[in-house]
Amino acid sequence: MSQSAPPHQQTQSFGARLRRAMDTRGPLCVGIDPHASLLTDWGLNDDVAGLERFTLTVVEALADRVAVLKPQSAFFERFGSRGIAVLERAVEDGRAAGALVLMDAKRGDIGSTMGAYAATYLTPGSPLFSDAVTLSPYLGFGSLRPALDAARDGGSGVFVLALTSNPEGAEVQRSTADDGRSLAQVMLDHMREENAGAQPLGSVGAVVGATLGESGADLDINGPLLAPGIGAQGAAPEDLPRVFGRQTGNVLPSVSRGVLRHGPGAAGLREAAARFAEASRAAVAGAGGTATR
Ligand SMILES: O=c1ccn([C@@H]2O[C@H](COP(=O)(O)O)[C@@H](O)[C@H]2O)c(=O)[nH]1
Repeated sequence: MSQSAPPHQQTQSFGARLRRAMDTRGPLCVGIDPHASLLTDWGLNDDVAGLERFTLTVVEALADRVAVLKPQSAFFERFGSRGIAVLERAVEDGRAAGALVLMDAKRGDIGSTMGAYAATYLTPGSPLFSDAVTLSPYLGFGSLRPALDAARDGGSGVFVLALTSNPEGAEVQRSTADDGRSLAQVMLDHMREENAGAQPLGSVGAVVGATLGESGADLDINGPLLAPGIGAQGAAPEDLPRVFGRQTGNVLPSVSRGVLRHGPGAAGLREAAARFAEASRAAVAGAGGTATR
């Protein structure tokens, strides 16, 4: 007798769902970052109504075509509970229209508090339940255990900061551990262990900035590599092979302002996203296609 999955449970791992989404829709994550300046540029007020209009416009324009939407939680939190309500709607509508939703919240805390974050973002049935969430491992990778377990149990994923796109990140992430590895490499090695044996792709991803130039790190973690920094921060899809080398096929390039500045019309947003997706696909193909182990 076949058993059906319990309500809300994903039947496939996040890594498998992401692989399929990138292959069918193109390797692109579009960030939903409602900066006050963007609201103004779109002719909207910097208030909850403006936030809602901006967010729903992006979701309606893109959720049926891009692989991943990444709401940046900070821009919603600044409006308090009514901003969080808009965020909940973005997650629900985005997922319903077929996009995977990655919550960019960069949570990190002691393990017992991580349990609460896991309940918020990674436990099916929670109002902010997302396909994946960003996490900071710099309280120690082991402190992420409740989130790693919840992601595995719920069929969702996590993206763990390794080498971030901002220049300030290096003073922490490039510093060396007792055994000579960089802290970023220590974290990447933990991620590889978490993803061991996963097919076609693990569900524990790393955040590695597209702005870095040659990363100098071993990025072979058998998991997705979220690459922010394209567009407003100066990187381009053409830079990906130099940063990611043989792992370019597992890269999920991420663009926020580079797409959002083409609103408020749906056509402008769609054309910008399509251009980034096509350029990213070409960069992956030029680097040898999807990475396999
Ligand atoms: O290393 C990192 C990690 C996360 N981000 C986030 O991505 C977007 C980038 O927005 P752009 O407008 O495309 O610059 C933003 O939400 C950051 O918080 C990152 O930039 N770098």
